[in-house]
Amino acid sequence: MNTHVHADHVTGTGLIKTKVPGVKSVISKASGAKADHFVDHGDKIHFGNLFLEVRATPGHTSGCVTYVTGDADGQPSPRMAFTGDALIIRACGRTDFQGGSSEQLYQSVHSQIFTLPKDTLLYPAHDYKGFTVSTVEEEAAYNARLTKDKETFKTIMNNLNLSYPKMMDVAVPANLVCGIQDPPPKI
Ligand SMILES: N[C@@H](CCC(=O)N[C@@H](CSS)C(=O)NCC(=O)O)C(=O)O
Repeated sequence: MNTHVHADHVTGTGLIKTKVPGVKSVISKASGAKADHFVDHGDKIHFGNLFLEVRATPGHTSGCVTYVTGDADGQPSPRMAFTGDALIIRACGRTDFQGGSSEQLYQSVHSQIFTLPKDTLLYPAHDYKGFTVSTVEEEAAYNARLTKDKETFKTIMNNLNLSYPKMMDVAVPANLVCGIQDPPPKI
């Protein structure tokens, strides 16, 4: 299940599909990418006794989603949220290219992530400082960007001065798009 697609990533889904027959790739419809299965905000992906709820969290890209473990009986407690690049521990995804919007990202995190129960475990896609997991309570208190008011957040995001991602312009074969590679690569 992919949280988003970005030009500097070559998704691992294609490789997993070659190793585990029957695996289906998932991504949001809003991502514009190709996959076996497309999801929208509010959808639930069931597996075994569990499910993940899809929450649209655009802003890093317009198609970003966060996957949240369900709140029904039998679901793990505390809940877990896989935030992709929307929320990074003590930070967040950049908003300066490919459909990024700091205004949208602020709204996404505050309405879809910070409203989850405060003990919800947060697992982002990236970490640059050695962290692996946080909680809603910690990020709502200590996130260096997202605890600010919206205008301050936008100013911070406009002045990150991050370097251009190294892999951004690496050519990706046209037939490799979000886990659909036809024919499959030889491993
Ligand atoms: N130096 C890295 C790129 C780092 C980077 O831009 N990371 C992105 C997520 S991947 S698009 C990001 O949103 N970072 C936010 C931040 O505050 O660092 C490289 O060259 O690959």
